[in-house]
Amino acid sequence: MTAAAVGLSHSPLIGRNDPEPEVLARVDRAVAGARDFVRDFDPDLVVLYAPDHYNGFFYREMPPFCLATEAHAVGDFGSEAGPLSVDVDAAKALAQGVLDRGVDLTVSARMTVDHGFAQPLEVLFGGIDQVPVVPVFVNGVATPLCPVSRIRALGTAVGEAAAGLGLRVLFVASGGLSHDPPVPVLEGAPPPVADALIEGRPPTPEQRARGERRVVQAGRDYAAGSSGMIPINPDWDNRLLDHLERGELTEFDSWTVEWMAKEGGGSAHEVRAWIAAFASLAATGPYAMTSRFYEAVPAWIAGFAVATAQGR
Ligand SMILES: O=C(O)CCc1cccc(O)c1O
Ligand SMILES: [Fe+2]
Repeated sequence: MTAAAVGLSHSPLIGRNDPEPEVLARVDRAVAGARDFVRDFDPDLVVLYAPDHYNGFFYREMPPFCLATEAHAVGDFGSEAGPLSVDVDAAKALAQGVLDRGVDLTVSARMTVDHGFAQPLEVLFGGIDQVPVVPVFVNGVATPLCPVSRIRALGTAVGEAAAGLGLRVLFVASGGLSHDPPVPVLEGAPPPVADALIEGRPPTPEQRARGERRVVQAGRDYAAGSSGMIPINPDWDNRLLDHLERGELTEFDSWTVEWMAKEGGGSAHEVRAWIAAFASLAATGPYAMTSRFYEAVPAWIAGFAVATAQGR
């Protein structure tokens, strides 16, 4: 089988709260490189690992990860709304393959997703309905979180199952790396906030606009250094990328939730998507990282990374 992977940070603030033009130019070059890589690889199927930001998954029941056989994007922060072009047959085959390998996968027959899924599809493929995709939600914010070893097991099982499909499969990771955006936390939340996080009633347009303004302001504060948020941690981010580049994926098994949050902020757990995607690629055979870009972009509240990897 032929397989490849792309890791791509996302941020809802791209285009709304941009950094200096030189930073933007460097990021644009890296993203263009990933786009070329994807075009050259020409996948039959994309397996997309991404988190959610309380648009699709809530505490009424919060799985550690979930594979979709149908998915709809909400269109938050100006991202594309509507159905994703899910490859239903591939999704079902992967779900069964993962369960057969002893990983207790949750399956959604109608997943709601946000910019975490929509943005990489728009950036890499020009839209959310342009390529056959299997969306896999990986919880990256809502504690309690499972051990990272289980995310690696998920990625491995998906990769092994994908190898049986006889397709050119691209594993894409959306998110991370270190960042500490103002995502609400259930523990200690005032009752209306807790209720919203549990119930998941769709916000009114006014509520959504207010939440989005809050995140944009947080990006301005983060860039100005005037916030209580945990700073972006380039050393930690590059350590993660080093392990991914060297194929040292078992290293992540010792990364604890508490340590990751301390080093990389409350949303650093989004790197779980990266660990899953690279574990999937590794499960198909040896790989080489073919490009690697990193830049801390406080205006986007993102330790922003772009990496490509190719099975050998
Ligand atoms: O709360 C939200 O909907 C978005 C939060 C958010 C902000 C900046 C970078 C991110 O990666 C992120 O997830
Ligand atoms: Fe995110």
